[in-house]
Amino acid sequence: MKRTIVFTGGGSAGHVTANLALMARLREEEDWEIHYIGSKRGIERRLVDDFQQARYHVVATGKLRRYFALANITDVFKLLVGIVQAALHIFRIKPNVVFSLGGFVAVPVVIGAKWNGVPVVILEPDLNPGLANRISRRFARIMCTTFKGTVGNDRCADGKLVHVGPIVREELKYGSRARGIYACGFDSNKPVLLVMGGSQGADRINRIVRESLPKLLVSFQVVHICGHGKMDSAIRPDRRYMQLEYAHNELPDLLAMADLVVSRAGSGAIHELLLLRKPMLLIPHANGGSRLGQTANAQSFRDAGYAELLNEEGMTSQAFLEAVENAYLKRRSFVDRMKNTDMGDAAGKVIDLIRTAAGVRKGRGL
Ligand SMILES: CC(=O)N[C@H]1[C@@H](OP(=O)(O)OP(=O)(O)OC[C@H]2O[C@@H](n3ccc(=O)[nH]c3=O)[C@H](O)[C@@H]2O)O[C@H](CO)[C@@H](O)[C@@H]1O
Repeated sequence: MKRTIVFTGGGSAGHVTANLALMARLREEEDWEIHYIGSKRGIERRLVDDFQQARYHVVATGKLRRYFALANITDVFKLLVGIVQAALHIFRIKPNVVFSLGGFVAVPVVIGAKWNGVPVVILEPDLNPGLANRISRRFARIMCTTFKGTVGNDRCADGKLVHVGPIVREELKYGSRARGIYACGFDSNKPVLLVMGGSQGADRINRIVRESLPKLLVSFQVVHICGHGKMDSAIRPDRRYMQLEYAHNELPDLLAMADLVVSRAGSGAIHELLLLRKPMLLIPHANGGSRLGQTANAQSFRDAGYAELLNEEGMTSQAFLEAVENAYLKRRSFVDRMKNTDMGDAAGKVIDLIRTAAGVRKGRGL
């Protein structure tokens, strides 16, 4: 019998990409009807539409802030509308299970599932859970964690907290250094630095990288993923520097050719870099709120010996250049530490938990 699942999660790519990996696996292994509930214009819509594996349904979303803003008033209203819309979608779809990867768009869907009596499984990507998942876990049957040490595990509704590890997209493993070098027009004998400011780009990192370019380009060739609308057309074309807004199918090749990666410390990105054994310089998001989660992620990677950590607050181009140099000097020890890490099969474990929550026994009824 065909089973039905609703995925949700969005607001930034980090709350979508693991869903794409799970959807691909469910499609490949079993006969599931797959739906996705997300916002009208969020990045989740673009990524899920490109993926062409799920029917997409829209709900209104209100951003969850922990500071005063006038938009909070309209956003509470949007959140309530979103809950009703999500409940109606779920009532019509009648899924066996709902899976949430967090982000503020997921909250109405999780509550809508609860109203319909549909079991919810959530995955927390960060070491310190974000606000959306701290709300969602009260309605969830199972909360999966990416990090072993994820805190606040006492408040998942049914008390079920399972460490599964990171879910990483399979296709990232098949990049080619030669293809990346060719596509960028780089010299294969000179080291490559890849800069990824998170899925939305990072203004401060962009500025510091651009200020540092004259010195950086003495030792490195640089691929700079800047974020949508954040390219700088004033930079003169240079065979050692390439900027792009967002990497889609080319990402595996860019990662394969990188000798060092400067990155935000979003859970998705850093676990991908860990899987690919890429030495990292991590610059976590400095702002407060849920993004403090990035600092905890980055500290855990530094403590594990995988990465150099640079704080964004007060960062100068001098400090940035020194951190790049330090990380590059330590790159072999980072790679050695990463080689000793077993990433496991998190997607497989999550799919087992999804089956359990949906009341499906492995190998039966599908
Ligand atoms: C500012 C913010 O809210 N950040 C959060 C967000 O980060 P963000 O959305 O940046 O998340 P992640 O680093 O987790 O994931 C980014 C994903 O986008 C992909 N990618 C990125 C750039 C690109 O050009 N192409 C591409 O495909 C990466 O390969 C990765 O799979 O979600 C993460 C997961 O909950 C959190 O840890 C971060 O704190």
